[in-house]
Amino acid sequence: MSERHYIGGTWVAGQDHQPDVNPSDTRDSVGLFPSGGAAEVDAAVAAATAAAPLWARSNIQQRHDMLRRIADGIAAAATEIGTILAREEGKPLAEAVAEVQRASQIFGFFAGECLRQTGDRLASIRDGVDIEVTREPVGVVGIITPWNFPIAIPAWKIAPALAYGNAVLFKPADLTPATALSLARIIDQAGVPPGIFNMIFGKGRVVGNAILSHPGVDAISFTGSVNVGRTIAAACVASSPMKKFQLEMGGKNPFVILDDADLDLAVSIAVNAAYMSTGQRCTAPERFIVTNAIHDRFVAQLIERLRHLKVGHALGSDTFVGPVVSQAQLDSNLAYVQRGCDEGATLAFGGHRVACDTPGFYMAPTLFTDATNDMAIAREEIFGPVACVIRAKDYAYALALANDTSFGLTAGICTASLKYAADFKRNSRAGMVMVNLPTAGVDYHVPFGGRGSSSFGPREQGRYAAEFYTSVKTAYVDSG
Ligand SMILES: NC(=O)C1=CN([C@@H]2O[C@H](COP(=O)(O)OP(=O)(O)OC[C@H]3O[C@@H](n4cnc5c(N)ncnc54)[C@H](OP(=O)(O)O)[C@@H]3O)[C@@H](O)[C@H]2O)C=CC1
Ligand SMILES: O=C(O)CCC(=O)C(=O)O
Repeated sequence: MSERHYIGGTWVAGQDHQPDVNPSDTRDSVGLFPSGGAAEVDAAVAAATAAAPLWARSNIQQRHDMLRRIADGIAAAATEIGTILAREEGKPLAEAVAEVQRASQIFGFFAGECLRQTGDRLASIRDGVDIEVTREPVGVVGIITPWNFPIAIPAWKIAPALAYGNAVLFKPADLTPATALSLARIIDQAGVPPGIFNMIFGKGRVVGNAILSHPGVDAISFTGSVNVGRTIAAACVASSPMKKFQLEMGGKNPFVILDDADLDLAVSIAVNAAYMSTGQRCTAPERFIVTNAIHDRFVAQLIERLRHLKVGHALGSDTFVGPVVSQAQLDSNLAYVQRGCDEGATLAFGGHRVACDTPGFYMAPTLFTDATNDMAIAREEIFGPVACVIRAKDYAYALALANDTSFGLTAGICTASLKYAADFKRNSRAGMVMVNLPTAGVDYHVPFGGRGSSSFGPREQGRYAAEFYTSVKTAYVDSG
């Protein structure tokens, strides 16, 4: 059966259906999904525009209850949706179910936000004048998301958008429509008024472009690649009226390991952060920056761990590294492996496709050593199970290497030294800093975002999300 778009509270048939291929087993299709275009975007914007004013003024208790129902609906279906997510994205089942539970917690948090109202009443510098500073919804928000967290990222954009009173036009990643559909069904069943939430399947360059060029869309929240992020920024600035925008993009995150680090902890963090989710996380550390005295022991122990990581089907009970999401991403990963070799780094482990019981996009966890920070494998985001080790003579040099990147999402350090940990926290040029913890895997109630080419615009998640999903109004009133 072919699936449908969700527009104005109705499931709308589409055209040009494409199979949703399981990367663990390319013979399996998770469903047939339509490819939308400008006509669907026009219809969704019209529905959203008509519904938005009422939703903006809706009762905050009812809004809270609606988000709470969505949170509960997601939690109740966690295993079912997690299985769909694992099938279409390739994330091992336990991780996939945990991501669904995280999406539920995010909706729960933003249900609470509906009730935590803020605002200021201030004196004026003029006699007889009162000032009020309040927040209003932005209006119709376009939400464009990637495939690597197909429910958590949509959740941390859709939940605050709804909580702060906006209408949503959601374009999920083309590679992961089935998880998005599961979420949309729950939002529909929770009783969100028609037009307040709309979802259109299809290609970014078609549906995404139609959203970007529509004058009825007031703001865009995007997560994905830097290149598409730049396109979105340019389109938002060029449109009339200009659109507010928020971009979450890549990372080339450093994980610094100092001589005094607990070696077992450092290796566990490296394995967890760089190779879970097949390394397909913007927060994954693709650079291990290791000081001299611990370098060889770290590399040896890490390789020993990599030898035992099970690569396999996302639904396999012992799988640690699932498949890469697509043939294109696998080709890109393998091209980076070749580039690393050509640049003179040592391929210390992996670097090749792996054959499993089912035909899928499997790749061995991969480690380069003898890398330098000017190599492409140390500068460009690979977005796969590929990391490199860079040697550093001391802490100061390690910090300089960590900061020598065009990105700045997250940065980690493993050390027993309070002095170095404190210095790293202070001087790391990243939006998020982790001490003796993985660079990946963040909380949902605190701000998420980075610097440089990693992020643009207000932070996501936690109460900071209000900055993007609301517009501040300053009202001056003659109080007589
Ligand atoms: N920081 C992060 O969290 C993430 C970073 N990435 C980075 O991006 C790379 C590629 O991943 P990918 O998912 O293809 O990322 P993209 O940036 O290509 O896609 C992200 C989203 O944007 C859409 N899109 C693509 N082109 C346009 C356009 N011209 N206008 C509007 N929307 C568009 C995509 O649609 P469609 O799916 O149809 O292409 C998708 O929904 C990765 O290798 C990684 O480097 C990826 C995912 C997450
Ligand atoms: O590491 C996390 O918890 C979030 C990662 C993320 O948002 C991403 O990879 O897109």
